Amino acid sequence: MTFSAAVRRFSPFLVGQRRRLVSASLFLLIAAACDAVGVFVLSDVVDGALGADGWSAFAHLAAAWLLLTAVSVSADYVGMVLATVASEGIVLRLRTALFAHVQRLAPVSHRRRGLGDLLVRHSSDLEAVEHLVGTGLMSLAVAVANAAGLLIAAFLMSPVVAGVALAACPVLWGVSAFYGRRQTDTTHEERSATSDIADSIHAALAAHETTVAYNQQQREADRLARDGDRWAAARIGQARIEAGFGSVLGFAQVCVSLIVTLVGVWQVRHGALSVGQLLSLTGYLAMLYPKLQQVADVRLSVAEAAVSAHRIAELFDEPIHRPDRADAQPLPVSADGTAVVRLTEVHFAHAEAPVLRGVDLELRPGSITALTGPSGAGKSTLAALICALDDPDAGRVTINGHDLATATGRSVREQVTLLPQLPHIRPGTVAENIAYGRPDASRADVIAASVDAGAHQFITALPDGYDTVLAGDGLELSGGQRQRIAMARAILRHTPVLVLDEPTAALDDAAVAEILTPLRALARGRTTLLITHDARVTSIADTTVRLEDGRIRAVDYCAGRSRTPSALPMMVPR
Ligand SMILES: Nc1ncnc2c1ncn2[C@@H]1O[C@H](COP(=O)(O)OP(=O)(O)OP(=O)(O)O)[C@@H](O)[C@H]1O
Repeated sequence: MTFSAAVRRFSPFLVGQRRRLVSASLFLLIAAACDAVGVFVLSDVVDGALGADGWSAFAHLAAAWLLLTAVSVSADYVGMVLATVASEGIVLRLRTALFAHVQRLAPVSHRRRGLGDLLVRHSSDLEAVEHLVGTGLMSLAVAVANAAGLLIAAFLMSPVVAGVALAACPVLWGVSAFYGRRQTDTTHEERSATSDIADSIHAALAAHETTVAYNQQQREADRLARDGDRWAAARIGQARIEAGFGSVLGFAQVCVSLIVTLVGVWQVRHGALSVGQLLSLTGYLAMLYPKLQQVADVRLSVAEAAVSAHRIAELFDEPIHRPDRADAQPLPVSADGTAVVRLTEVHFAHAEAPVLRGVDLELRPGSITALTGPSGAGKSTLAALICALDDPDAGRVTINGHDLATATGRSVREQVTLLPQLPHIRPGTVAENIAYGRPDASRADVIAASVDAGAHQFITALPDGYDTVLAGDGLELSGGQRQRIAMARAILRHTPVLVLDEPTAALDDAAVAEILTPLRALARGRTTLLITHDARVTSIADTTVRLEDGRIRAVDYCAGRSRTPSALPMMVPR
């Protein structure tokens, strides 16, 4: 991505900070102007002190110089603070927008990129982009204006000496272009290695138990070391380029200073310049070169930041998953709070591989329908359609007759609760975890849901009860306990439709026995789809249907269930 393309793409994120950036630039320019005038005064200070009425002239000029310096450092302070506030504001805005977009991508696309890579893009890449379009650009403008001011002042003093100093500028620009191109390549490699390191650490630690159980710690360490080697090589490459560039600039500066001194001394000898002016000129040059170097350095940092800008733009360009249609409406809520879910001739393919090939199924309020079928039959895919996480390729999924494809995804999920296969525990207290789906729930609501989920007893036995802080994934709890916390979270949402995906998959007989009652409580009065392979849990279902070859193949109305006929689901098996 080129510099101008990056600026065009990301400049909207400067909104709200532009005024601050302009003010910061003005303050920094005031500081720079004071420095420039200060050097001018220096020439008079020296010439004054060497002149006839020596010390009184010196005192006045020295006071003026001190005043200028005080203004300069104050303006510099305000400018720097303003620039930092603006910079952090831009980073925050960019990160918020990027994260909001990433949250709307398909989960499979998160996994494909790797969570480590996403972390790096949300942190260092994002800061580099801010530098490119925000403070970096501002510093460039200030450095250019500053260098121009110094050059003008030097010209006023001695056009010949300033001309000599200026002659070096095109050379500097050419050298920085050469190093900038090389920097782009090494930065690509460095960014990609940084992402791989984060991914390796995440993958190894997320599956720590498996790593240890399979004795693969060394392999994980070797993988990280390989990524680390790549990163180190890329960083060394970058350091070589930066150091090489710095050395060339440093050498050039000494050469130009020597020539300038030669020309300056020659001018002093011929009376075209005073000693004070020569001192000031060398002072200007001492200030000018760091500024020119800063301008030239921007070529390098732009090259680096452009790589990051490309990586961020790549994420923003990824299409969001199941966007709401332009004419999407909120899904109406029925007066009695119940929901009839119906799938009619539903077809769905993942990456053009057909999974559902004409599913007909009706789920009625107050009934539990167990959905079984071989692994890979499409049970979770069907659940995703009911949660409006996907739309069918053909056919309709409706709730109380309203097509979910025409409803906003958010409003559908206000009426449907999914209890996923693996109960997800977030870092935070037990109460916060339970209230995750309804953050405004009172403590009494949380406790009531926990009682229904059969979780209250073990929670109150924890060191701090509901305020016990759980680490990410809740590994300090048993599988059954995690599952019951997830159930309490689902109960608390009070939605008319409930989709339970393999709620007993990882549980032993004792744990299954413990959660059957809470499961019944959870399903009470709701329209429930229970995806399971587990014969221990189908006993609580009113009906069991089997999904095979993309269709509902068999229906079994479970005997002995005390349901009214109207509560029983209707299927059209093929
Ligand atoms: N995001 C995806 N992209 C491509 N193919 C997918 C995706 N998700 C699922 N599939 C494929 O779709 C098919 C159905 O998957 P699904 O997870 O719905 O099956 P399932 O019946 O729930 O399986 P299990 O009982 O093992 O959980 C499988 O062949 C799976 O490989």
